[in-house]
Parts: sequence; C-alpha cells; structure tokens
Amino acid sequence: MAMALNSAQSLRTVIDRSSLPFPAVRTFILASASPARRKLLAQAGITAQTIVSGVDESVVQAGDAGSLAGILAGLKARAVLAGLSAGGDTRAVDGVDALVLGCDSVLGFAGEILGKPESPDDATARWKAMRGRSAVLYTAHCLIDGATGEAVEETVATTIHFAEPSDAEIAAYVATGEPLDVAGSFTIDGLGGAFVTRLEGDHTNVIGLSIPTLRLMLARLNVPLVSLWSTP
Ligand SMILES: Nc1nc2c(ncn2[C@H]2C[C@H](O)[C@@H](COP(=O)(O)OP(=O)(O)OP(=O)(O)O)O2)c(=O)[nH]1
Repeated sequence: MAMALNSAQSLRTVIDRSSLPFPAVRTFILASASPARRKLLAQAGITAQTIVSGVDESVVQAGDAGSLAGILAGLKARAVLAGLSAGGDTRAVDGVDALVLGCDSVLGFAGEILGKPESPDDATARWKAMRGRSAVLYTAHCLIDGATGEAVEETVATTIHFAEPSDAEIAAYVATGEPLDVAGSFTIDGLGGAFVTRLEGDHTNVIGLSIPTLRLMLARLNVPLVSLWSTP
C-alpha cells in the first residue's frame, strides 16, 4: 500500500531503515573548516561532524595543482584520523569507527597554482588576468575508513570559463571580501557566479567537494552513499 506522504515528510522519513540492506549509518567526519563543503554534504543528505585538521598548507610544495591538492587532502584526513587515534579511540560518539574525509581545492591557471589570494590587491590582479580566459579547479579528496585504515583518494578537475568583468566590477567584487576566502578568488554559488560563463565538469567539485565522486569513493569502501542519508 502506498503511504500518503504529507508535505513535511520526505520519502526518506517514511522508509523503515531497518528494512534496507544497508550497514548501520557510519559517523562521517569532515576534516575541513570549509562551510561550503559542510553545506554540500548536508545537501547530499550527510550530516558530518567537523574536525579541522590544522595542516599548515604553506609548507607543502608540488609541481602542479592537482598534485598539490592531492598531497594536502591526504595530510588533512590523516592528521584528523591520527588525532582521533591519539585519543585512544577512532570511534565517534555513536561507537562506530568513523569515515574521515579530507579535501583541498586549488586553481590551475596559466601554468600557475593558485590557492586563496594573499590580499585584495592579489585578488584584483588575478581577476584582471583571468577575465575572458579559462582555468581548471582541482579538488582532491582523501577518504579513510577509520575501522580498517583503508584510504581512497581521487582528484577531480573542472574547467571554468570566466566572463569579462570590468575593472569597476572587479573592484566591487573584491570589496565584498568573498574572493579572499576561496581558492582561485571566485565562487560559482556566490557573488562570483556572475563572472563565470561556463563550466566543463562537476560543479560541486568547484565549490569544494565532488559529491558524485564521493559516492564512488564510498562504494570502494563498501559504504553506499544512501546508507549515510540521515533521517531528521
Ligand atoms: N562556496 C564556495 N566556496 C568555494 C568555491 N571555490 C572554492 N571555495 C572554497 C572551498 C574551500 O573552503 C576553499 C578552498 O580552500 P581549501 O581547500 O584550502 O579549504 P579551506 O582552507 O577552506 O579549509 P580546510 O583547509 O579544508 O580546513 O575555497 C566556490 O565556488 N563556492
């Protein structure tokens, strides 16, 4: 018999989870201070606990943007897991070993590796160089199963095509402060979206965490993404 869904209920809340062939919901830890990543996980149905890794990104070097992001994502995830282990127990509050995800995003543009801008002047100079051109945003992901120590790593690239904002538009955008806190000095889901004409690839990857890729990484750890959907 089909159950009538009232407007407040989503399909998920009426499914009896015990009837699903999924393992118990695992605790999911996001090893990132990024509010954008946390929001992406929430929108994907995953209620993550946040533990900021504290990794000093400035001391890490690499030959290209994708490699740098990969090294940093791994350092962040492993630093958080080590912290949990150091506490004597990788179990999170519900007594189940946690899944830990570290991410890092950098922009590859004209042969340069660009993270967050150093200053408003840096953000301005970057925009004047990027406008009318394209760049590649790399987000690396390192997902570790705290129960087994098994790690899965993936780096995803999305090409961004920029519009041609005027000097006045760039000045107004930098003055908002938004470009100062994000890799590449732009967002696609905030004010910066006005200056991005086209993307080639996964848009969540640009924001900071590729949700379709996370689903495939979880599957490699035998954790169906849908098993993490939190019921309200
Ligand atoms: N909302 C939004 N945020 C973006 C976008 N592009 C990049 N970001 C943010 C996501 C990350 O918070 C930040 C990239 O810097 P990182 O990968 O180093 O992460 P963050 O320093 O924020 O935190 P973490 O190092 O992981 O603790 O830029 C975008 O299009 N939209």
